[in-house]
Amino acid sequence: MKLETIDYRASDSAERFVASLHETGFGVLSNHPIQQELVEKIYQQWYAFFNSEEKQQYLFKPETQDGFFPESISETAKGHKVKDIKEYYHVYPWGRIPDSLRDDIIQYYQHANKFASELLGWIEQYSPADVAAKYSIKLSDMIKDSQKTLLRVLHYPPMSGDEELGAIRAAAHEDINLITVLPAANEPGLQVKTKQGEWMDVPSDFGNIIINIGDMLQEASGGYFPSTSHRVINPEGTDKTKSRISLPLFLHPNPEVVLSDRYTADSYLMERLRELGVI
Ligand SMILES: O=C(O)CCC(=O)C(=O)O
Ligand SMILES: [Fe+2]
Repeated sequence: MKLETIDYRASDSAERFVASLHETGFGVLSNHPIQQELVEKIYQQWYAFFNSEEKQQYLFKPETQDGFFPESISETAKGHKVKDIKEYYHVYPWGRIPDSLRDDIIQYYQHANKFASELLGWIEQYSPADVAAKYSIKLSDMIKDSQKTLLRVLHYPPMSGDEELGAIRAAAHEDINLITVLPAANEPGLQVKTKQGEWMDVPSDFGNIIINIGDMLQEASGGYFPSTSHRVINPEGTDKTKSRISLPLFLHPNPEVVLSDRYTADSYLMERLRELGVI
């Protein structure tokens, strides 16, 4: 399996991008319209936030799931026993956001949502007819004005040396949502599992944007688009002292959207969150 970086501006970018999603569950784009300066500014601002005590004032609310999730309660991926080595903040436009961080992160949320709509248009356009026939409505309409779409700001702290045995930054998992839009992080570590079961580095040149299929699009496409396992491995050598910041946007359909004969977006999400023990 190979993951090629596709130039967004190339004449055949849409077709090649969708082929990559079908074959690997991942697509990597360069020269895309997401402003890299904004992404870098957000990385810097939120790095400072995670290094401050202010974050403690924004502890997440279990009912609404917005706010700061400390390392001590960090996620345990499905099928794993050890917690991930990360802390994160869940940004929803309707949720709590520190005033000084609000404008930039909301601007990013809106841009990335618009970009995701365009990419869902590409996916729809290049889905084979029998697959496209399964979509209950246009893919881009599934996420339109959705209050469920989640922007997660992740901070993987430097390695302290006393991490729990077997713990890694993000254990192998699949995303639950429709698609995920992820600017390359400031440090490497993201890997995707190939069909042969080997781990492969995702080309994460700073400035690239990475898109991956989530379980909901796998369900809605009858498996044509695979929701591929991925993980974030621990740094080695001098990189151990470095933090890693990343910014995945999880595109979630409106709750009533029909995904398949079996599920709406809401029933699917509830089933998965119950499995994870989050609700
Ligand atoms: O940090 C990354 O690069 C990926 C994070 C991720 O896969 C997730 O939060 O679902
Ligand atoms: Fe993920």
